[in-house]
Amino acid sequence: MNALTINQAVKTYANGFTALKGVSFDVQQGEFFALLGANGAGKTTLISAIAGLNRLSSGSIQVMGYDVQMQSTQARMNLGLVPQELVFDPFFNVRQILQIQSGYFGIRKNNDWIDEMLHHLGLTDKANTNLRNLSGGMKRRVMVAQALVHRPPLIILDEPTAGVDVELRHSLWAFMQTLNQQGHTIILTTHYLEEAEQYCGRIAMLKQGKLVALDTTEHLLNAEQNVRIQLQLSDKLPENWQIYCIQLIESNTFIVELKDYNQIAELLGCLKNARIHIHKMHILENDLEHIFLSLNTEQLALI
Ligand SMILES: Nc1ncnc2c1ncn2[C@@H]1O[C@H](COP(=O)(O)OP(=O)(O)OP(=O)(O)O)[C@@H](O)[C@H]1O
Repeated sequence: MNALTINQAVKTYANGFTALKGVSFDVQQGEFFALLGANGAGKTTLISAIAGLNRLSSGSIQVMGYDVQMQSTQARMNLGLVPQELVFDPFFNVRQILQIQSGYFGIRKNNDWIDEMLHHLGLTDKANTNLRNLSGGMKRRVMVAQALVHRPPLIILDEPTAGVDVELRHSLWAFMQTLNQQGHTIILTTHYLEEAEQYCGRIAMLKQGKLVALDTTEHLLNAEQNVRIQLQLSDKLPENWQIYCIQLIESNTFIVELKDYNQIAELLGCLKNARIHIHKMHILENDLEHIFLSLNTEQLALI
């Protein structure tokens, strides 16, 4: 059984705008998975549909085998969602909020797990503090704990590290890794591509409501054959090489994109013949940001 199955998800809002145009993918149990996309790509729309907060126009979604529309209670019990925006109740302290949330899921004695979560999220000394007296970053930690009170097998974090300090980012990822090792499936959206690169085994990219890439992080990073080199020269690039220049950093410093590593020898030979001196040169590693940008600028489809 998959942790998540999305089958031809289409969502047209009341104003006629179609935010999801037939998205399908599965996430296996135990995966650490990233859903990426530029602003407006449809990530939040998809996550809301997974959580049963909005209804798809067509298609279906299952969480741990339960259909989010037909078996909404079971699907909800199996899902922990950390939403993007901060929503909090100013009348309770941290422990009370978590106890109330446990009650929604029918769990009466949850203090051991609550203490463990508070510890992992660096909130132990805030347990008795009222929510309204916590900083934004602290409130976000409470929201993470709230989403996890029922130890859901599938955990979805929508932009969990947006606007949070480095310390929380580290403790949050360490906690998510621990949960993942214990068998929880983790799906996240993030604008920090290096986080997806570092933690996620597989990545889906959405663009204007469509899936444009779905692969292991390793494959995505290796799929790109082009080689980017940053050069600082004593003069301008010879004319016949200027088509390879993709970015001008300053007058004689730029990035060229070559077809493969063998082309480097050709370039070096040409520079030598033209008596152009190389001050600095380094090969740029492929990273998700580069792939993400090329997917979002060109009509490059990997699948
Ligand atoms: N209630 C709504 N009615 C009409 N259009 C909407 C509604 N909610 C979202 N949209 C549109 O659907 C598209 C996808 O929005 P969505 O919030 O899912 O994107 P996103 O990928 O989560 O973006 P972000 O990274 O900015 O959160 C956007 O063009 C948005 O304007």
